[in-house]
Amino acid sequence: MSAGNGNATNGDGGFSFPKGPVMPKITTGAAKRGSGVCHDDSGPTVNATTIDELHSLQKKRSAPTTPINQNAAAAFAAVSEEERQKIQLQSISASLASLTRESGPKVVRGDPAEKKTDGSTTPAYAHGQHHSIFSPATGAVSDSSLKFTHVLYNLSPAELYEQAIKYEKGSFITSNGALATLSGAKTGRAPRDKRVVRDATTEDELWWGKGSPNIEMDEHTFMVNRERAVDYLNSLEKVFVNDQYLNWDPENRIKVRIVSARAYHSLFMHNMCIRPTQEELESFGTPDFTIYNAGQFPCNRYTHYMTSSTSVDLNLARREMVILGTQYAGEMKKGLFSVMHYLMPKRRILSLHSGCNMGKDGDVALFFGLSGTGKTTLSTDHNRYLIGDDEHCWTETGVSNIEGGCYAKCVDLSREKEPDIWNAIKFGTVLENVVFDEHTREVDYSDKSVTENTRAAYPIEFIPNAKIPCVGPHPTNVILLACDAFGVLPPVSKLNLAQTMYHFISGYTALVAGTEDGIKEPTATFSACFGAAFIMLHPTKYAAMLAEKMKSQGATGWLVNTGWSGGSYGVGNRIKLAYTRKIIDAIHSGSLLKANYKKTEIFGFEIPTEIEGIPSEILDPVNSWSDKKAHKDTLVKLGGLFKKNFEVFANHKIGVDGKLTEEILAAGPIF
Ligand SMILES: Nc1ncnc2c1ncn2[C@@H]1O[C@H](COP(=O)(O)OP(=O)(O)O)[C@@H](O)[C@H]1O
Ligand SMILES: C=C(OP(=O)(O)O)C(=O)O
Ligand SMILES: [Ca+2]
Ligand SMILES: [Mn+2]
Repeated sequence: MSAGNGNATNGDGGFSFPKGPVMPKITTGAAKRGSGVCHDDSGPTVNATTIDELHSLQKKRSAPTTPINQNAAAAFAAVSEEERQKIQLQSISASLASLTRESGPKVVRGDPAEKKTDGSTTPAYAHGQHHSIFSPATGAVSDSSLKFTHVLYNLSPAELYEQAIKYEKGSFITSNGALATLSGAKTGRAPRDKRVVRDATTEDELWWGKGSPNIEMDEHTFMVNRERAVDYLNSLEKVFVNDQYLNWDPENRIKVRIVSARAYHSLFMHNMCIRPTQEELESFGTPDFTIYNAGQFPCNRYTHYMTSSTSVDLNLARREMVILGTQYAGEMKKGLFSVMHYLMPKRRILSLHSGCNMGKDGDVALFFGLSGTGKTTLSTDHNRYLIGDDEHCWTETGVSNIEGGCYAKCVDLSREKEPDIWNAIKFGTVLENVVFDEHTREVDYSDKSVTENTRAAYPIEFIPNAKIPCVGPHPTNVILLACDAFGVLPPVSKLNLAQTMYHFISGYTALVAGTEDGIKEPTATFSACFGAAFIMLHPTKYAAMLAEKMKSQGATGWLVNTGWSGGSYGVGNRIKLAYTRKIIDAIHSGSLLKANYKKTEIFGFEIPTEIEGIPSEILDPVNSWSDKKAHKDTLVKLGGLFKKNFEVFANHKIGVDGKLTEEILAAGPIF
């Protein structure tokens, strides 16, 4: 209490600083008790007689939440804590049950390494007494039915840190408090290894064939891979289970369960999905969707449809996903996003690969763009409320974030340019594949030794101006981001609706492949709806919904080039982030809408002649290129690439009479 606090004369236990230069006089507890005998000046002794007792004192168990009394959850109100845990275990056991064997491992709660108070490490179940044991089915005795699988259920970040650091190679605490991890051989998604079960329903509903991300697999092969993943997970001493939510719109919330082998994966999803409250968890029930993430355990290449040892398999009918042979955590996040791209349009809700933020006056902006174009960077804006950085839904009433966290790129991250993201990297954040000082554990964000795709995954509330709940009204501005390494797209263009649709369907960006051996040619990427890897239906389905929503809300479309200016990659430079932010500010404030515009050749963009805080000459790329002929040639070349890419969409009708299709086709480059 006040012992050791030199100015403790107030005697109320409150803390106060010693006044003046006088050194505080140390009063010991013993002296205060006035024993008068000076043989022991220590405090009271510890309330334990053994070291185990001492350790058990250290950990306090939080009281269970009071039973929920709402009508819907009335059945739960009567359920005891013990009963609740049993129901939870039964549900997890059902998730992990083998579909081909009568019996499987018994599922028990808790860490197998947890020391019991009697000093043993063998859990009480060895004597058949443990109340948490749940055996899915009885049958012929096999080694698998004699085994126990421990479930580490919805652990806290602190517990997951300990698990990762103790058991997972390459896990360290960095000086900012984040958990640094390695994702192994894969440091990005593997879209070529993604498979979707083609059955009677999905055959008609989904987009298959050229350009589609949906590479088919049959139901049986899915079950083979599912069993492989489940068997692998059950063969482990322990698995991690996360029960969480997707979508902040309460009417369209989805319950997801993620079963994984690594604490890294569990913490990643803890951060990225919406975290249930203790009460919500108690009545969680059966998940709507389950991921089996076997991580490093490969698929069997003799299995039909497998072309590598990595397989990410989606079965919409079973509402399950299986991950084999990759530990890249982004597969889970983006896999669930694919599921939302299927489920939401069925409810006439548009799913969007976009960032989203809101101004003080309630004006909402969407930021579409492929990886690396600036969705996360630009939606994280100190002057606006962050709704989300990557995945959203647009309903009849407004927008909602699908996720509960952000996944920011860390390459060359700086405190000055991106202060909010910098500060979000702290205790609880997962830092993937970054390099740090061996001793100080200070992260070097410029070091790309492991990969260029270094990442930070943090809960959205780590951003100070996050809008919780992450929902907002209808968007005012729809900003399409392209990182144009050719350097011919203007820094900003105002688009009419048909142009917005043309560029949304095109989904263009041009990143530079590699930087090691000097200059590399930029390569154009076209990815329909700025996220072809995740859409499940034909792009025109999403485009038609976007057109309808933008039209009825009177939203304005913009195309912002966050890429090169003054020449292509190698000659020009990437547009300063500070300039792009000024452009975005002018869009948000409404001032850009009132600017003077001129029309560009070939693409027919409306470009502003002036924006406050930006050198006017960069607004029209032709001015910033010293070689005018090279500029024209590059512009024509890019226009040609757009035209060629769009050919496949020319026969698809959008709108009731297909009139919009004509308009959209006419909104592309003309030369
Ligand atoms: N002018 C610019 N506008 C946006 N981002 C820029 C700009 N210049 C450099 N960058 C960098 O480009 C990257 C954009 O990535 P990010 O925001 O994560 O994209 P996304 O979320 O769309 O995948 C960040 O590392 C950011 O610092
Ligand atoms: C995580 C991803 O998203 P982004 O790069 O758009 O942030 C991804 O595409 O794997
Ligand atoms: Ca993305
Ligand atoms: Mn992002």
